Parts: sequence; C-alpha cells; structure tokens
Amino acid sequence: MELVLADIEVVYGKRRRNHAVRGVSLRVRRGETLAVVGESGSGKTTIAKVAAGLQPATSGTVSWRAGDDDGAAGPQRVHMVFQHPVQSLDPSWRIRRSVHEPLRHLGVAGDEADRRVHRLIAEVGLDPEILDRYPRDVSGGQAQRVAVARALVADPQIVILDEPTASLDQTVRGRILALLGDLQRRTGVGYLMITHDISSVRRLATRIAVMYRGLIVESGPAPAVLAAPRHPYTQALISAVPVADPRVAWDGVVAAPRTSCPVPGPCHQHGPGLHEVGPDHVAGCTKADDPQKAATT
Ligand SMILES: Nc1ncnc2c1ncn2[C@@H]1O[C@H](COP(=O)(O)OP(=O)(O)OP(=O)(O)O)[C@@H](O)[C@H]1O
Repeated sequence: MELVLADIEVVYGKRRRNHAVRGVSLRVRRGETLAVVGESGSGKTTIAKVAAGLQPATSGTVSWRAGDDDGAAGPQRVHMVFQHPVQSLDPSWRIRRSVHEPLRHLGVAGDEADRRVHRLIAEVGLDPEILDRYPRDVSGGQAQRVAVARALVADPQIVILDEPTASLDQTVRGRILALLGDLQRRTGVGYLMITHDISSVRRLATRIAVMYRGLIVESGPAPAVLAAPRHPYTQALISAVPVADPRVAWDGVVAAPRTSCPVPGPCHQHGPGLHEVGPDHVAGCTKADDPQKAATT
C-alpha cells in the first residue's frame, strides 16, 4: 500500500487569498515513516488533513496504490492521531466505545472486536480498566495511547500522525515514540508524521520532507537530511538552535537530541513495547525476559 499525494494545492478563504499548500507531492509506503517538518503555518497540518480526506485539495490528487501484500486497500484503512489527545476523543463516549468505533466501520463486532480492543490496549501499555472511563478521567499521555490504540485497532495500512507528542511531557513523549516504532516493526504500518520535534524525527523517520511557505523545500532519506541539512529551517531544527516557532522555542530551550533505547524486546522498566529514550534510561534498561539483569536494576 502506498499513499500518493500529487501536486496538491490548497487555497483557503472565500477570496482565495491564503495559498497554504503549493504543488506538494509526496508518498508514504507501508513500513516506513515520512516525517513532514517545517515552521508554524508552513502547511503541514493542511497536508495531513488532505491525506486523511478531511480537507479537500483545491487541485491535485490523493491516491492509493495497492502492493502485493495488500488485502482490501483504501482510504478506509487510514487513521489519524491528532495533537490534542483528550480533545480528539468524544467526551461523551467511554474509552471502550472510541476504540471500538473503527472496528464497527469495518463490520467487526462481538468477541472478535473485544479481543482486538483488549490486545491493542495491552500493546499500548494500558490497563483494560481504562476502557470504562471517560476522556476527562485519563491523563494526556494515557489519552494519546488510547488514540494510538484506536488508530491501529483496525489494522490500518497508513496512520497519519499530526504532532502526536506535542502536548506530552518528555517522558511520555519517549514512550509514545517507542510504542509507535515498535508497532511499525511488528505490523508494517506506514506513518505520515507531522512534527516540530527533532527527537520524533530521529526516532521514527525513514524519509524527511521539509515544508516552507506551502512548498516542500528539501526532502530525502532521513540519514542524509539529518547528516547534511540544506535548508535553514532544517539546519536550525537539527542543530537544536531555537527557531521561529513558538511551540519549539517557547522558552528559548530546545531539547537536546536523545538517544534510542537499545533493548530490542520488551523493556524491563516499561513493559511491552514501551521503550524510554535518553541516556539516563539507557544505562539501566534491560530486557524484561532477562531476570538476572532485571534483578540488578
Ligand atoms: N481552515 C482554514 N482557513 C483559512 N486558513 C487556514 C485554515 N487552516 C489553516 N489555514 C492557514 O493555512 C496556512 C497553513 O496552515 P497549517 O495549519 O497547515 O500549517 P502548519 O504548518 O500545520 O502550522 P502549525 O505547525 O502551526 O500547526 C496558515 O497560514 C494557516 O493560517
């Protein structure tokens, strides 16, 4: 499965004054992460919405190309994780109903639906007890894990992540990124990830596209772009110099690059699929199924 955006233009407003996206083309394949970065107002969220079918393009096309291993491919197998996790859940629904909803659309019900919902809730590291709560009764980090569970419960081919960690503190951010990476390795899901966060890019991106004033001004494989960024925004983002984006440099402090946890399987400290990042954690991180090492931590 491949999501292909070709020559997308989006002009907002009755008088069509705000040309938010100008001829953007990109593709996202299963098993990879395309990170779309760029300063505030450069058109990233607009692109995400166009890709998800939530915003019509003024011109250009969004298409789906099925691969050899695809079953019923199509936009119904795309899900989106928004930047405000609590707000993205219906406040009048218990968590259970929100996570079941994508399955209902697929016609999956009964025991099979319950089984899948419980499996995903466990995979995102939550206690099934949370299913009976309302969004107002869960933390931001828990709500974002619920949003990830909901996005993945129906086995989507592609998930669109719009600033999936923006509203989370550093610790929870690391867990969500580790979870997304782990789920991708196990299920082959592809991510179109919109972000300002360099640690998200380092952790997940296979390729990077840099937007500036509605255009893609730089793109390529993540290692190449990270090693030799050409555009000033990319250079600023990667060198962790404060950039003209209030959410990145609100207090003039930009997080230092963090390293990935090297443990490949379940982590002793954080359970299945939840790998904290950062040098502080890496030192004491052991595999959950290694009791000797685990006992020393
Ligand atoms: N519904 C809308 N109506 C009119 N203009 C809009 C609308 N949505 C976005 N815009 C404008 O389109 C441009 C691109 O916005 P968009 O939200 O896509 O940028 P962004 O890169 O995601 O920004 P941010 O990082 O701040 O979320 C901005 O100038 C924004 O003000």
